[in-house]
This record gives sequence, structure tokens and C-alpha cells, in this order.
Amino acid sequence: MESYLPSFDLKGKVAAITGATKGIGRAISIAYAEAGAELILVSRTESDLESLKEELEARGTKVFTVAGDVQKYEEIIGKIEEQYKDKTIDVWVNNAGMNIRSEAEKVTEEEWNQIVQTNMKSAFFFSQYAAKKMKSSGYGKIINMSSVGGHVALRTGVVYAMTKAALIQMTKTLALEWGKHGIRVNAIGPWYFPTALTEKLLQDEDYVNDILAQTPLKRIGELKELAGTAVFLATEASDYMTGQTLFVDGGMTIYGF
Ligand SMILES: NC(=O)C1=CN([C@@H]2O[C@H](COP(=O)(O)OP(=O)(O)OC[C@H]3O[C@@H](n4cnc5c(N)ncnc54)[C@H](OP(=O)(O)O)[C@@H]3O)[C@@H](O)[C@H]2O)C=CC1
Ligand SMILES: C[C@H](O)[C@@H]1OC(=O)[C@H](O)[C@@H]1O
Repeated sequence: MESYLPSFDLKGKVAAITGATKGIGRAISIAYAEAGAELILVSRTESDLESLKEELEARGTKVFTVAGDVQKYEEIIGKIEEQYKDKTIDVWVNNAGMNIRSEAEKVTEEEWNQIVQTNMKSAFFFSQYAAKKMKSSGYGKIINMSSVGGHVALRTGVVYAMTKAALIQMTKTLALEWGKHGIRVNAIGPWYFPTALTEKLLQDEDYVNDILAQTPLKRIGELKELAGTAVFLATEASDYMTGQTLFVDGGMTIYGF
């Protein structure tokens, strides 16, 4: 009997993840390793990269690490190219992101630049680099980590929200331009997940109650549930999907009243 179960494995694939050493990026890195991928991991802290590399190599995963700030994406790309000059990269996850939560009238130009360069500018130029390599193989998966904040209004900062909305539109436009090269571009829009980025917010009981009031599933997400979506978007199971944003949000974005 023919099979209709797609393979969720990444054996023989090279996957790059930015923001790979904590929270969502770490969960995705481990899930991709479990699926058999060779990994390129990017974050700023060398010691975190080294310990994650050690853990993953102990389980048989080939890992290349680059310590760098994604705002200096050219330097990171240069280091990757030294190792992967004549090789393709099959999956690129633009996960690194940050937020400085403040009311609109208090936003400084320095804060604007840091949020925009980290969350949006780096994602575009990494996508540009990844696509150049994916075109040679005629296949690739670019996954952008957006947020529900890119789709509905949150109280956690307008600049962050703008960058996350931009990633959704960038996803659609790059999907349109690069579809003919077999490059799929999709995004993930998480609601709250327990990470360093959200730790302080999730320690505030009133804030958590506000989150749960807006969440049909009445709970905070588990990182495994987000990694699962990232595996789906990286494997053949999603090969006919491009330009889409999958909200992994406990139903938050459909909650009208
Ligand atoms: N957690 C959540 O509830 C949600 C998260 N998201 C998005 O998911 C993504 C990951 O968030 P989350 O896991 O929570 O964040 P964390 O702060 O927990 O982890 C961020 C990761 O990115 C790295 N990183 C941060 N800034 C930079 C930088 N400038 N250059 C390179 N690496 C960097 C960090 O390592 P290091 O500091 O060593 O560089 C770390 O590995 C972000 O884009 C965020 O906007 C979206 C919706 C909800
Ligand atoms: C769900 C949102 O993205 C949320 O907003 C924030 O400020 C946190 O940083 C989370 O990312």
C-alpha cells in the first residue's frame, strides 16, 4: 500500500539557527539534531555555543558554531562561508530576536535601531545569503520567527511589533520571489513560551492571568510544541506550503470576544 506519512527527518540536511542557545532557538536546534540535521548555530555567547555543541556532538550531531551579534550579519556570514563555501544550507531559521518593552512616546532612536537591526534587518540579509546557496540546489526552507505581536496589538512594545509584522510580510514577498527556485519561506508566530525573554513577564501572576484570559487553551505553550512546528516547516511534510505564518498561540489570535 502506498504511504502518505511524510518523513520528518532531516538526515543529510544542513540547518542554520540564529539565537540557537536559549529558549525557542535551543529547542529547535535540539529537535533538528534529533531529526538528523547537521547544524550551524549562531548566538553571541561563545560558552553557551560550546556547551550546546558538546551536548549535541555527544549524541552524534555535526555542529558548527559562530559567536556573533546578528546585527553584524556580514561577519557571521563570512565565518559560515569559510566552512560552507561550496556547500549548500538547506534550512535557515531566523530566530534571534529581542525586545525593549516601552510605551511608544518613550522609545529612543538607539532602542529603535537595536530592535530593528536584531529582529528584522538581520533576518532579511541572512535570508538573502541563504537563498543564494539554496538556489544552487533548487531546494530550501527559510523559517522566520515572528510573533502574535506581528498580527495583533500587544502591550509589549510597538517597535518589536513592527519588526514581527515586517517578518510576516517579508515571508510572503520572499516566498513569491523565490518559489520558482524551490525555496519555501514560512514564518512562525508564537504566543507566550517560557524563555529568558519572557521570564520576568511570566513571573507576574496578574500578567499571566491576563495572558490566560486571552488564550482559549488556557495555558502557556511548551517549547516542544513550538519545536514541532519548526520541524514540520523544515521537512518535506510542508513542501507545498510557502509564504504562510503558523500561529502557535493556544488560539489567542482567533479570540475575538
Ligand atoms: N518566548 C516567547 O514567548 C516568544 C518569543 N518570540 C520570538 O522567538 C525568538 C526567540 O525568543 P526566545 O527564545 O524567547 O528568546 P531568548 O532571549 O530566550 O533567547 C534568545 C536567543 O537568541 C540569542 N540572541 C539574542 N540576541 C542576539 C543577537 N543580537 N545576536 C545573536 N544572537 C542573539 C540569545 O543568545 P545570546 O544572548 O548569547 O546572544 C539566545 O540564544 C525571538 O525572535 C522572539 O521575538 C516570539 C513570540 C513569543
Ligand atoms: C508574544 C510576544 O512576542 C511577547 O512580547 C514580548 O515582549 C515578549 O518579548 C514576547 O516575545
